Amino acid sequence: MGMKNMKNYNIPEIARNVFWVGAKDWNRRMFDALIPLPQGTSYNAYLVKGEKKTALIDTVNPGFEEEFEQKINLVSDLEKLDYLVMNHAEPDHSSAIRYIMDKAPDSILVATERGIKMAGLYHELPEDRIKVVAEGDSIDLGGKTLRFIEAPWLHWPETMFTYLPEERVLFPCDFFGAHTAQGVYDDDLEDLIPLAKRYYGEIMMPFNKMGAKALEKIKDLEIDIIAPSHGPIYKNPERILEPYRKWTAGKTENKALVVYISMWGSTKEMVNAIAETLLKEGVDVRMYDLAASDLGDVARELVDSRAIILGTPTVLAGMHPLALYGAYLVKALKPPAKYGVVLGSFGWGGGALRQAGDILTPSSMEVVGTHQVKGRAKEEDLKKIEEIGRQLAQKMKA
Ligand SMILES: Cc1cc2nc3c(=O)[nH]c(=O)nc-3n(C[C@H](O)[C@H](O)[C@H](O)COP(=O)(O)O)c2cc1C
Repeated sequence: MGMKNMKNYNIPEIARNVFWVGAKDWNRRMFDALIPLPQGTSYNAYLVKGEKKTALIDTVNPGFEEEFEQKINLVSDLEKLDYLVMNHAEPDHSSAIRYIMDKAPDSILVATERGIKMAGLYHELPEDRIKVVAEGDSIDLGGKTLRFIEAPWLHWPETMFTYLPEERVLFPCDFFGAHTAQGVYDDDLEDLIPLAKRYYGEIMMPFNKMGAKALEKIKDLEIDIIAPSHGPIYKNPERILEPYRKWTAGKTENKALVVYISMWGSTKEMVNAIAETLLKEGVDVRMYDLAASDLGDVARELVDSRAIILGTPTVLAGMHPLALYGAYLVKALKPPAKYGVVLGSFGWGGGALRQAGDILTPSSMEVVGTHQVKGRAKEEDLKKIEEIGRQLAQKMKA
């Protein structure tokens, strides 16, 4: 096999003859050049050994190919691999396709038509070694069957799930994922669901409806294990299915998310005034200064906040650039929030509120109130903001 320096690796057998052969990226701190990763991430790939054939489900991020190869060889023989199933074409799961298929000369790439097209944009695929599968197709490995479930737009157009009925394992790729390198199984992490929620907000929330469809499709499957492509493996599937049902349905809590920027404290005073009012009215408030916050936390709160309050001063006749960034992200992530409020301070001509309005409309959010002040808020301004806060709290309760 020409194996050099065979290392010692933990390769958990997650079900009978099903092995996790992925990689842990303990210290990665950024994903997609956008999303902070407080706990790193993992690229999960799985080897399924049937009595006759062996299949690999997904691959790993660039830089982990050798480790991946060694892990496969510790439990099997890569050279004799029969199938490489690609659930998703994003490079963190598909970039090692060529590497693997070069080492496994008889292996066949298994993906949907859309998957092949998408992967072809990024990788040179061996054209004569491709098997296109569609909804309901399956591959028999001998005592183990891989059944394919098309689950598009989670979060790229080509995504699919693979199901192994004999062991009742679902391989949903990014769906049900969480960015963390910590833990192997869901029981290992007490903070797993908040991490999964953060991931959901960042990656899946814009596709809520497709997520709900996918849940509907798998609702009658018998599932003992959910083995996603990032983060721990669920031995307790209900632990993630239950929140996913709520998140995909866009079910919100009596919770207001306040995101703001303030250079000299005037806007901060305004958002504090509404936050205190909302708290008094029994609304749960989550407050983030965009200059000092992790966007993943904001994304997590967006998943089930009923209201969003944006605070921004005017800078050069528009919003503060960080508030602009925040507002753009809020719009792009399509959170289920029903109500919005915009507050801000300006020094002379203003412009931030107008720009916030342009960015946030059209959106499904009802703007309950806006208020801007020249300089610092006066007593009457604070009264007005409290009034907006009370109105908002009333609407949120209804
Ligand atoms: C770099 C910079 C650019 C600004 N540009 C504008 C502007 O174009 N129009 C305006 O009305 N005020 C402008 N201002 C004034 C601020 O909007 C004003 O000081 C406001 O009260 C700041 O609110 P804050 O205390 O929440 O940061 C600018 C201030 C700074 C520091």
